[in-house]
Amino acid sequence: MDGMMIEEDDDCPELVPIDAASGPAADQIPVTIITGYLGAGKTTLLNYILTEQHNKRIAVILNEFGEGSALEKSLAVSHAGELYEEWLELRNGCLCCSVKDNGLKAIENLMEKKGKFDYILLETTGLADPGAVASMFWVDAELGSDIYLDGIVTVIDAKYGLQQLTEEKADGLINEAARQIAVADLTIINKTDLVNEEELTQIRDAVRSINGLVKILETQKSRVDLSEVLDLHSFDSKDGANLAEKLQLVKSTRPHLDKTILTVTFEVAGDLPEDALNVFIQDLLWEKMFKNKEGKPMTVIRLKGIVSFAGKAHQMMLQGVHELYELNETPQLWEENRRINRLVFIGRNLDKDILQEQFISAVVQGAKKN
Ligand SMILES: Nc1nc2c(ncn2[C@@H]2O[C@H](COP(=O)(O)OP(=O)(O)OP(=O)(O)O)[C@@H](O)[C@H]2O)c(=O)[nH]1
Repeated sequence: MDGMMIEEDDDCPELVPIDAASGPAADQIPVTIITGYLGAGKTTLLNYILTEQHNKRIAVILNEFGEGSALEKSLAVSHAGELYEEWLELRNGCLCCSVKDNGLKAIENLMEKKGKFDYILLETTGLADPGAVASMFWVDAELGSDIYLDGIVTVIDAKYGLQQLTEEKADGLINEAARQIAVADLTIINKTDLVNEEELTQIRDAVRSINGLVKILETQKSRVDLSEVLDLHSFDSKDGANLAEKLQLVKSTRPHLDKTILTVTFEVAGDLPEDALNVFIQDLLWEKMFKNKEGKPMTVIRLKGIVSFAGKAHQMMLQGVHELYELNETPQLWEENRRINRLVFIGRNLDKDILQEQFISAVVQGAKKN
């Protein structure tokens, strides 16, 4: 079955199976989530985008948690004790709004201005779990037809990033800075002016050890080439061919600073039975059934893969954030006799050997038994 799988839960909003089309519909607007630890440079990045000339009509939703810039403050209008959202049109064609909550309401409100913008950037608070925000786009039936999630961008402080990543958390609690890197499609290591080459290498290695898939940019004052940040198509299968190539280059990582979050990848040749694959993923994501050598449950934050199903000429793309995942057909065809399934898991307490063994016995061999 193509489309989204989600754990049944009373708290869930109305669910719709996501269409298994290879890419978003032409009139859907991409949304990029901008996240990053407190003070990393998210607002600087968004202000830069809002004031640069780039011929793009971008709607930016600023999160006003934290100190906030002058621009942010000027936008937050208090109205009878409540904050009401006001969209401002800026000189370079951008729209801007400042919000207190997770921004979903602002997006709904923004949709009334459809036609005035082509892209949405949503900043989350420094302590938010961007995966949770991303998941909301996946399951919100109403928004799902208007917008699609293009990617998650995490801004990292070159100077304090390492310290933030190594902050000890009480047992069982996840390091937020590490989680934001784990879930990212792109990381921007910002404030490179404040570190030397050696420190920069350390933070780069730390990022890479958590997320073996993520692209890394390095900036001062969050000055990026917009084309490297927008239109990543991280969650749809439009770039299926790209993903297959990219996954080939990913390597499993070793525990580095945050000992609990890392990347595990492996490949298995041949066709996979779809049902067994679904059961395996659900056991992993929902039931947290697999444990590492210390008996700690493996928790996946991000999941990506290219898999092969019997009788399907096209490659299938597997995507997951936290407990949500989807399997979609890509436009990419398998070459004759060269069907290689590649899976990448980013998460906590992952043990490559155990995960691979479980995968082979449940999905590959399990199928042969039936
Ligand atoms: N030296 C230096 N300072 C920077 C750079 N980029 C941003 N800053 C400064 O760092 C501070 C924090 O930047 P913000 O963009 O507000 O960070 P943020 O991630 O939005 O912060 P919160 O909203 O509090 O989560 C500001 O004073 C910026 O001027 C940089 O590349 N180098």
